[in-house]
Amino acid sequence: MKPDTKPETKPDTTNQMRQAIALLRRAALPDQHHLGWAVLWLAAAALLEVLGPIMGKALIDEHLLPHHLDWPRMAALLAGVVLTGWIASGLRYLQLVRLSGLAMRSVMRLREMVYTHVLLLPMAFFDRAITGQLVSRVTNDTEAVKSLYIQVLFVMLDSTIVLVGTVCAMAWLDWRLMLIVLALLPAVLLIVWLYQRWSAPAVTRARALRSEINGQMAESIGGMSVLQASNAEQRFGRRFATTNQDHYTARLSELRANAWLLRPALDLFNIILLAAVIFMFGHREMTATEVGVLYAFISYLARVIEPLIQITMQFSQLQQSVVATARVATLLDEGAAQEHRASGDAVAARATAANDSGAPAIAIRHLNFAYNPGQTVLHDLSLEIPQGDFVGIVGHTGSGKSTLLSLLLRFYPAQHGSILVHGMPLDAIDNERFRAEVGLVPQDPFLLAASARENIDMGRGLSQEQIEAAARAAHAHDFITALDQGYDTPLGEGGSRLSVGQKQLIAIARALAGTPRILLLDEATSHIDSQTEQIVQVALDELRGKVTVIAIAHRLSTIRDADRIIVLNHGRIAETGPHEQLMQIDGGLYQRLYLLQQLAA
Ligand SMILES: Nc1ncnc2c1ncn2[C@@H]1O[C@H](COP(=O)(O)OP(=O)(O)OP(=O)(O)O)[C@@H](O)[C@H]1O
Repeated sequence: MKPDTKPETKPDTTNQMRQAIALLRRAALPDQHHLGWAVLWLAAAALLEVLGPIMGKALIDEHLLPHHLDWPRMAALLAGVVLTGWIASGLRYLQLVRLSGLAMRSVMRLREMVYTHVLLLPMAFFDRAITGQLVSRVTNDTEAVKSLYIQVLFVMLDSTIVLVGTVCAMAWLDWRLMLIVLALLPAVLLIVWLYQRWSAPAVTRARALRSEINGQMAESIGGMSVLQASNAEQRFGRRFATTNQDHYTARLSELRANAWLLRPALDLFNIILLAAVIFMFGHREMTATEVGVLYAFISYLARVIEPLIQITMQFSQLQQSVVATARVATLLDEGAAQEHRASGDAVAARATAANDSGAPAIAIRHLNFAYNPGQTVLHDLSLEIPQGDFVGIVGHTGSGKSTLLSLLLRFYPAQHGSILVHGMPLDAIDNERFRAEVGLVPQDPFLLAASARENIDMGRGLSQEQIEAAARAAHAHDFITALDQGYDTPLGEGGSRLSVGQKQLIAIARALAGTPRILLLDEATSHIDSQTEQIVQVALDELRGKVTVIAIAHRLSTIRDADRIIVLNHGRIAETGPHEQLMQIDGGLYQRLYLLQQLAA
């Protein structure tokens, strides 16, 4: 999905409509039977509505004009005129309730679909996506789908049924008059077409700008400290005001199209129709029986005009909803990350066999990678990491350390070359097994606004013993138990109740709780003080020989004791070996980095 930074993008309305309808059908599938019943009852309501004027005509023509006062029949006809309208309204209301329920359930399904889909999207997608806009997709756009259901399924359906029923009744009463009414209908289509042409770009633009507003809001809140510290409030305020103003202008032109074209044109059309019918009657020799027909026709005119007004008035909302639904559909079409669904058991068996045969934990062969074509970040990388080793990766900023880690984590597919984990090609391992084998401690520990327990568990359903064991291994147990509710203490948004070091220890506990055989640390000690770093160091030392640890580190003291240190330089391995060996290379990259850090300390 392209980030919506260009609200001006010209919409492909037909395609959007197709996408929207397909999505509506998909989300409403389990409620199909409700749809069938609603159509049936709406047809019954339309039939009743059409019957009313026919009974009125009978009352006038057969009783009132000829003074044929058959009271019981007259009372029955009068009751029919009143009751048919009343029952039709009741039936319609019940169908509205039924379809609203269907709409809400469909929106619920759709939200779940979108959310679970987003969770599976490849990392490359998030490089381009804007958080606020994605959130808007899951909340606002799916909500807009609800109005699409109500409009399409209720107003449109109901109005169409009433329209068809009324036209049939008119034809039965006087087909020539009906033809005159029908002949004027293309004028309505013209009005709707003009309206659409005028308002569609404004509708699309308004929607995109609303998404942009959400995006700016989320971005500003997320980076509030930086924003305030750089005195950027006014600049951001102005940027927001411009977007907001654009949104207002877009909404205004949409409203103008409605107020200046749609409504006046339809009202005029109503008057023309009435005039045409009265004119036709005026030119005829009015017989007694035709008074009833005139009454019925005038009653039916309202029933032709009203559904048409309803249908056309819904177009603005309909367009918005179609655009929103199409955007949700586009997001759902976005390719999910490559599914790795090889049979878990088979892979486990092979992995265990490889393990027994002493295959390296990680073997990388001739790996090349570029985020963007032509800008290679990793060049022909080859290395082997034996099981249980502790390997440090160092290098200057932008040398490709995090990229290498991302490839090991399968966030991006390797473009050339191969990566083997315990002897298995990376993409042949099923997801569940892979995530269990490989743990990650990221640079910025991401904590949920939940308890310490939930943050370590991360929905894996681990037992208290497993959670505690992981916390102990990460040296986090002591400070967690010192919290007022121990493992059940809510940690606040982003773990705001903890220090950065403590958050890092929770992140390590979380990674260890999965008992991974490979642990990846992405500058996990960069934000913590020396004391906490020592605790992490001890925790890592305890894993030695049991877990293969690959740690990216800017602070070289963290990886000084590593079995091997890999020095990256512009995406290539420049040096490799243990600390002492690398320090022997006079003028070597590692030696210079180390000495610089010693000086700085
Ligand atoms: N998502 C991305 N899209 C495009 N280019 C990227 C992306 N992530 C990183 N790069 C580029 O790839 C190169 C290597 O970046 P990487 O983050 O791997 O470096 P690093 O060694 O981890 O740096 P640091 O120590 O600063 O974290 C850089 O030139 C960076 O601009």
